[in-house]
Amino acid sequence: MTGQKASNELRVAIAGLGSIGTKIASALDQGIEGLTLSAVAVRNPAKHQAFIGGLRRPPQIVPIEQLGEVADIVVECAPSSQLRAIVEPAVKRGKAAVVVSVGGLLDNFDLVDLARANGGRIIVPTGALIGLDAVNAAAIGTINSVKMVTRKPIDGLKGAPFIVENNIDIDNLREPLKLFEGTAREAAKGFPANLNVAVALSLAGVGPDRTSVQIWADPTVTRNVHRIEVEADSARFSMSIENIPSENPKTGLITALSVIALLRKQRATLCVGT
Ligand SMILES: NC(=O)C1=CN([C@@H]2O[C@H](COP(=O)(O)OP(=O)(O)OC[C@H]3O[C@@H](n4cnc5c(N)ncnc54)[C@H](O)[C@@H]3O)[C@@H](O)[C@H]2O)C=CC1
Ligand SMILES: O=C([O-])CC(=O)C(=O)O
Repeated sequence: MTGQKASNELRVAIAGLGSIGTKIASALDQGIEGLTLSAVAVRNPAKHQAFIGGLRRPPQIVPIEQLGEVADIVVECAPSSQLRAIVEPAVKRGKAAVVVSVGGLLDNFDLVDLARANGGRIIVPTGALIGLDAVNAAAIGTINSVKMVTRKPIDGLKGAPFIVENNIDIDNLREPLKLFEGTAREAAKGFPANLNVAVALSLAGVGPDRTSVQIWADPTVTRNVHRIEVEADSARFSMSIENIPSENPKTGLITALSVIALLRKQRATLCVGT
């Protein structure tokens, strides 16, 4: 019955039950006003059997490309390589896709046109960042500059293509090392699993080619630290967030909570924040 629409509840499906996906699934299972968890897509169903079976109302397991058939909102929380396979069929059916692997969106931006043509939506949560409400608001006026500085512990950066391709040894660092300085678009290519936040910031503000990003490997921090600075004709603001890493050291704990907050807003009577 989980795939069928009961009353006017919005059905939510989740692609990827990793650090972010499991938390969202648990929150939906515990109850979010007006929403039900209808389906999940996983790479290895046996691995997730205990978790899914332990939910009060276990969702059906379907292939990723079928999530849009059994849900109104598809939440993408898989590696960015799977983004297109998840989002394309959903938005083609006029459904909403919540995208956390937002870095992957830049190489698949035609999905936005596809969504527009079919009445679908692509929704990017604030995720591990802060202040996208203010950036959105400032972008209604004129933003002159957006800068972001990220500092991550070594474990949060290991394996990033930029580090591997440039043969940078970060394992033996004793002090902070600036790894990268460039645009959000370049950051997303070099650090696809570490810098989704830079792309989210760019899409909220002045775009991926005008958003400046610095990335530091910092053995002195234990949290993923992001600081943004915005200069606009309406306001100047700077904000920073220090994220506690989840069981996936690249991913801050607050990311899943940001998606849960976004889902709560879909049917909430009282909505606060833009
Ligand atoms: N927007 C933001 O602020 C943030 C975004 N992220 C991004 O969110 C995404 C998910 O992050 P985590 O949950 O930490 O990753 P994770 O590695 O813990 O989980 C990903 C899950 O996707 C599953 N998966 C892989 N291929 C699949 C397939 N074909 N079908 C179904 N499932 C599949 C994996 O088995 C794994 O369980 C990543 O792309 C990450 O870079 C992470 C942190 C912040
Ligand atoms: O969790 C964080 O601090 C940010 C992150 O991994 C990302 O943007 O992908």
